[in-house]
Amino acid sequence: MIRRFPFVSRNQQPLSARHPALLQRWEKSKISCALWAPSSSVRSLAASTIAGNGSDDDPSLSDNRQLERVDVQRSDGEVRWRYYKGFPDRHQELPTYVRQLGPAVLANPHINKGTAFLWSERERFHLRGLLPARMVSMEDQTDRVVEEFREGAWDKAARDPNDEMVSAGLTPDNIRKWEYLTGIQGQNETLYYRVLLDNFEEMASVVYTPTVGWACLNFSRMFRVARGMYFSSRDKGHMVSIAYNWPSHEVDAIVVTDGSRILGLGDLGMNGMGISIGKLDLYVAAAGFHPARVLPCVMDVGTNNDKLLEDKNYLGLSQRRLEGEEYLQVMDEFVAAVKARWPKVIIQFEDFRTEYASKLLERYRHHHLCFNDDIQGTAATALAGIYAGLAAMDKPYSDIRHLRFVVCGAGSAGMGVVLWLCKAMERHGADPEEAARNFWILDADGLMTTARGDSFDETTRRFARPEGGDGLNDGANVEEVVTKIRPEVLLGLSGAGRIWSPETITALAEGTERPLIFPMSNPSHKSECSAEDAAKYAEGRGIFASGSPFDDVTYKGKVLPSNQSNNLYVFPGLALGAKLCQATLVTDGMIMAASEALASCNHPEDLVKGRIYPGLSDVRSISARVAAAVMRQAHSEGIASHPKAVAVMDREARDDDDDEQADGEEEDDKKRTLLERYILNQMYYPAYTPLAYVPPGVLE
Ligand SMILES: NC(=O)C1=CN([C@@H]2O[C@H](COP(=O)(O)OP(=O)(O)OC[C@H]3O[C@@H](n4cnc5c(N)ncnc54)[C@H](O)[C@@H]3O)[C@@H](O)[C@H]2O)C=CC1
Ligand SMILES: CC(=O)C(=O)O
Ligand SMILES: [Mg+2]
Repeated sequence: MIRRFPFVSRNQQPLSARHPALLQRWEKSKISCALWAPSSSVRSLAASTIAGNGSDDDPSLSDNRQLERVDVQRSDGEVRWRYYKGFPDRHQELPTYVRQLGPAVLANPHINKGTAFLWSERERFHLRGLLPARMVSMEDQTDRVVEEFREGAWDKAARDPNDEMVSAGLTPDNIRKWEYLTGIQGQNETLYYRVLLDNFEEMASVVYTPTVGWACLNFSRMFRVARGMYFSSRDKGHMVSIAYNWPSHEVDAIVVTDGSRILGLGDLGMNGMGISIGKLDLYVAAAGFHPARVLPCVMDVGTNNDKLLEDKNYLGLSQRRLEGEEYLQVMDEFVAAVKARWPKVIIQFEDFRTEYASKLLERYRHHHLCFNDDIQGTAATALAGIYAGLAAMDKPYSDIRHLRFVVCGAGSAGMGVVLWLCKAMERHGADPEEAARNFWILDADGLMTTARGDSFDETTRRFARPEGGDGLNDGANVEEVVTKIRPEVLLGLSGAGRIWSPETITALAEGTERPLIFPMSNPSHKSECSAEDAAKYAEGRGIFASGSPFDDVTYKGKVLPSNQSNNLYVFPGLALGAKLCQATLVTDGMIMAASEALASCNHPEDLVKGRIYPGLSDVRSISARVAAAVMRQAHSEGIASHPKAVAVMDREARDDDDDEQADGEEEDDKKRTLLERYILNQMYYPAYTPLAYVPPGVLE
């Protein structure tokens, strides 16, 4: 039973003192009122009144507010009472004139309290889900502001030898740029997205990896304007109604993370919200989703990161992660809630730790429109890079079945890529056993062999190498494996940083003319090797593709391209294609189509130079190509249902798209298929629209 004492306010008088009758009524009715214990005199009066009325019961709280116990002294004994930590000294009653609800309250500077909104206020003003779960006091808020005022985040990072990203090379200037762009995004989304679209190649590394990694690490500290929705395990049983707190009736895409494995940075809990925001920025800029129709989400089920649990600025739930059935139930409720409100929404699962990533994907992919970016998006991207690498060597895609791969990392991303490459080999005629024999997979304990017995899960078992085979035992390190096997491809999805020594890269290059070197871990300092090292130790012969961007390298006077093998090439187009044709599911066929479409985006003259992923300056064309392939595949599988999109695809299939190309069209446009032009036309373009009638001619 919650006991909240009806003290009031403005003249610092307890209501009970002036209106004993009211107090009695309250006692009888058990009406809940806001507790206020603003000053010691009032607190002691409260205490005596409570005690006097025989109410010195320990007011146990059935809700989950973070309270701090306060001992209130009375002359004849001690009475315990509780009040909110940091509750303001001068109580301001909830302004009854407030008629706004939800985001309007957060956007109203007169009444906004941000993370200091009490649970009851969040409930009453429809704010649940719009703020991180942790309630902080105004004192904590002011401390954070003053800290930030005295020492800006990027300034501090620059000086902090313990800031892992800055010490690994992320420049404070990038952080400044991130803060600046985020500020614009909070004020004017049209401007923000125009700037991002027009300068995508330059700015992707700021709003996305690597800088977004830093933004996630510091998300709570930098928290200013709430974006997206914050579901937490505390919301169990209420998620559908909380979904209705979001102002938009139309949401096309959701990116959700539980923050358990953000890039290669580990468990960042609620701070993982930064990655959902960053990914959806790319949905808008790269694929033309409307910014008002995308929804970044975090599912806060706690964190196992001790540093965060001890951090007073951390805004997520200060508890260890939910596990097992309890966790799955919360995720089920989240999916059901967002699907109930937005039945056609596509859900992208992002940065879930391996333990749950595939489990969740299997749980939902057969019934809901969803995909896992780290498993499926990464796999499609890596395969496209391998195909393009073969093309760069003037070899057919079918040669993939003759390539040998050493892969560091057996998590959801690593195994997702391996399974996908196997699938591609099977498409080109290899049988599953033969395909699996092309892989040597290492995890944190080194080469995985049959010596590990039953410790493998279903997926990895078939890839365990025979113990002692090729002269390699279980646990062999990457250098030994590469030296013995001499593979054509070295892939890294370990998140372990620079684990490929010069000797490893040299051994790789000794075995093959053009080694494919793919250190795909993020952010930059988690990459298994740098572009410079790859160039130097492979003597400029390798084709390099990393997860986060590296500058091109000049080696002996020759410019070697540094490709970026990142799922950003796939997820925007994949989601766009699925949305535009209103597919019911995301199938393997659609993902394979995305891979092949991406590989086809390269120009032959770039391939020759070793540029195996297309430049990002015209990222929308890439997304349109990927989306078109995804739509055609969905249509061929009979799961595309949008009438207009289906009509365009049917028309395209009848091969009568010539008449669509008007004279004087851009040269680029002529090269596009009818469906690609249709897709580009559907994209949101960030430009100001008149908000009031302007008579013709007046504007000038
Ligand atoms: N480029 C891209 O588009 C993408 C990159 N990634 C990156 O892949 C990395 C891994 O992601 P997950 O699989 O989800 O993580 P995870 O933590 O589940 O898996 C990491 C795997 O690497 C292994 N590992 C750790 N240290 C190792 C070492 N020294 N040598 C060999 N293996 C080692 C672990 O045993 C585990 O199997 C992250 O850094 C992430 O940023 C993930 C998705 C997309
Ligand atoms: C790129 C990405 O999704 C990751 O590193 O997790
Ligand atoms: Mg990811």
